[in-house]
Amino acid sequence: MAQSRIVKICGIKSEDLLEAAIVAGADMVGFMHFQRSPRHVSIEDLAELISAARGRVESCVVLVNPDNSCVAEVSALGPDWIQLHGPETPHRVEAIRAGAGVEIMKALPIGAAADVALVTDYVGAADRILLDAKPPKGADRPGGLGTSFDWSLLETLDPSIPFMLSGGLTPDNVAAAIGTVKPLGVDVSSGVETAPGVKDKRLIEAFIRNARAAG
Ligand SMILES: O=C(O)c1ccccc1NCC(=O)[C@H](O)[C@H](O)COP(=O)(O)O
Repeated sequence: MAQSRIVKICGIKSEDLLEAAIVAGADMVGFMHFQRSPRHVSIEDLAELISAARGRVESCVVLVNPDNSCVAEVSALGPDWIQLHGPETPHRVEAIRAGAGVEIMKALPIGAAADVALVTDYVGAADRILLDAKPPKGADRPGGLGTSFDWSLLETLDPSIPFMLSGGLTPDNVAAAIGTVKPLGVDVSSGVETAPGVKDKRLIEAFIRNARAAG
């Protein structure tokens, strides 16, 4: 039987919203640990959230170019995944994966055909690839900006590479994204918020419902 599409709700900050995502049927939730993010959660809160998620939904801690001590501190909390959302090289991703003892998702920014060509370098270094919109020059963070990229760029991607799609997804466009790109899964943050960092239960429900309906 074909695996159903993975739906990840990223940037959850509270147990209340974690519960809402689980009840709505999320497969994966993301917790940001990056000071400049409006979704940043402290190590103490990460510990609570990861423990509340355990066995109910896969948890993923998003880090940006972390040093070894940060990786060790986060992996000790026992998330299912660490997502690397910075300029980590394939070699650095491999090193983090070898030391962390948890699965590694590598986010890669897509803005042009040349970015798509780089994806292959990360296959084998990470357990999963997440393709996100390339942030505009001067952006203060590398993700969670609510901007999408031209999905047709992915037509040149090796079709044997499984990947999750993110960047500007919303309840209104997720079905079209799935139909066009046919990703392994979809990931959303801004599209289920009413303001940066403020998640909305009804938008989470609508996103998951529409993603499931798209097949
Ligand atoms: O969400 C953030 O603030 C963030 C900051 C720095 C690095 C990554 C970040 N988010 C990671 C994600 O996985 C987001 O879900 C992904 O970038 C898509 O975001 P959006 O376009 O807002 O749906």
